[in-house]
Amino acid sequence: MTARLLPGAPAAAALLADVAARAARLPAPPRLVMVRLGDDPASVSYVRGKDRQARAAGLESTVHALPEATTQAELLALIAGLNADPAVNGILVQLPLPAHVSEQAVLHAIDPRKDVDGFHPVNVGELWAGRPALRPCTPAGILFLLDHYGLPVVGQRAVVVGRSHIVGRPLAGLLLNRDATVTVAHSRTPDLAAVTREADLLCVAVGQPHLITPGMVKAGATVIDVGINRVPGQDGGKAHLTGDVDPAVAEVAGAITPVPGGVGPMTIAQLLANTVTAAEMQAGGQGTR
Ligand SMILES: Nc1nc(=O)c2c([nH]1)NC[C@@H]1CN(c3ccc(C(=O)N[C@@H](CCC(=O)O)C(=O)O)cc3)C=[N+]21
Repeated sequence: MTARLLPGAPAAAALLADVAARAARLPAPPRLVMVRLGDDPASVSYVRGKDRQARAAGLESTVHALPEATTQAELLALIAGLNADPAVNGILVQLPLPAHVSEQAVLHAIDPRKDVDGFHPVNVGELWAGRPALRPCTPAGILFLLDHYGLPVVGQRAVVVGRSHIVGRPLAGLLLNRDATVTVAHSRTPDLAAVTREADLLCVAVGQPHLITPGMVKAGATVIDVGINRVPGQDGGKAHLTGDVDPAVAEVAGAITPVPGGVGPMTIAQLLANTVTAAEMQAGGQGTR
């Protein structure tokens, strides 16, 4: 048997339709401001994609493309201005930042109510307390995708491989808030295969091409592949993207997300959803669970 494929595009389209409808109910279109430093090609391309999709969903979007040499003080001054500007609903500083800028200092400086990445410690705390707030985009997008395809979460044995602040940790928190039984595995987990084979819902976010092989997956499990690995083409061929999950896992799993075209599109759609949520909160609403 081969697994049901879970493409991100239809789920992202459903989320974006909701984003557009909610945006239209607000007194003014929500405004997202993105900041990036330097010219890392992946960052340039991601920010361009987010900007384009924001406009397509009826949001307003501004990009501050600053030189690599921008100082931390200059960046913090820009953020302070955006925090104080009532016309700005969401702020995203594209990561990674150059080595001379402290990621922690920058993420702590963003007003938690405008923190559409959900990375501010206030929002991290609210997530683990199970209270409504802004949630990190990739984990929240994964939950939306599971719901979109009618895949159960409550009571499932969920294993998250990876403990990053951007994906693994917050995804574990969201799954726990939804009443899954959650295990977080990582690079120091002995006998990883024994742990992953327990999973009804296996989520992998480590950045290692094809780490998860068919023997590590329970028959019929749902597999969420968050890995985006750029692998060079063979014999001068084109580079391509591949996930953390060996494609042969599709012979064992019940359902699996593709890479590219799985979790990635959900991340962007969720960023725009968070921007609308931020605007709603600033107009007196509650945030999301
Ligand atoms: N402050 C901040 N917030 C982020 O959310 C953030 C960030 N910094 N820095 C970098 C990572 C990475 N990220 C992705 C978003 C969409 C795709 C995506 O749409 N990927 C496509 C493929 C895109 C391609 O071809 O490269 C896909 O999976 O189908 C990928 C990666 C957001 N990030």
